Amino acid sequence: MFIVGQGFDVHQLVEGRPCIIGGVTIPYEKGLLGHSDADVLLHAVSDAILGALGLGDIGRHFPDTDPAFKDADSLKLLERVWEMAVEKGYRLGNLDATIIAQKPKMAPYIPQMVEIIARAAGADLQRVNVKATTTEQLGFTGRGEGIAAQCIVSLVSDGASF
Ligand SMILES: Nc1ccn([C@@H]2O[C@H](COP(=O)(O)O)[C@@H](O)[C@H]2O)c(=O)n1
Ligand SMILES: C[C@@]1(CO)OP(=O)(O)OP(=O)(O)OC[C@H]1O
Repeated sequence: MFIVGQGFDVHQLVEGRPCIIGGVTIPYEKGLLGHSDADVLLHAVSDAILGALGLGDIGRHFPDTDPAFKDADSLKLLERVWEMAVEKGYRLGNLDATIIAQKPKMAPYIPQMVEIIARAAGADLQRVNVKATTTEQLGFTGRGEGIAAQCIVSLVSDGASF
């Protein structure tokens, strides 16, 4: 059987923060603001996996009121989320994510993001797809005020139960 989940996240772009997306630190004049490292892509991926599992979202498991997650490495959070999927007997079917950002240009960093996400999910590279789009200068992403990401995931189990 297989189950699906989707995730969506937004973080504000501000000066004085590193721009970490998909586990890659991208050279840029601004970075993403959050309680954690604000890795908007890994948050959307984590939320998609938790959604498929019926386990809520990352805010429930890693509250932004908990000092333990201050400046947390979102890759570590994704690894913990993936452990939950494995504990329930799931492996990755496939994962497709979109980064919505006017700038910076994501294309040069996407292969590295795919590698990082696939490794965290113990999956072959071809099961993971990451892409990027601008919003043609429209809205908060188009004005460069923030970056959004969304993800859909399928998880496969050889067992019959949810
Ligand atoms: N931050 C971004 C946004 C887009 N790309 C790549 O550019 C292509 C064109 O984007 P459009 O929004 O005009 O469709 C797109 O296919 C992406 O590959 C990017 O690298 N970084
Ligand atoms: C990851 C957490 C926890 O540090 O913090 P943020 O970086 O603020 O991210 P967000 O996407 O708002 O939600 C989840 C939070 O609990």
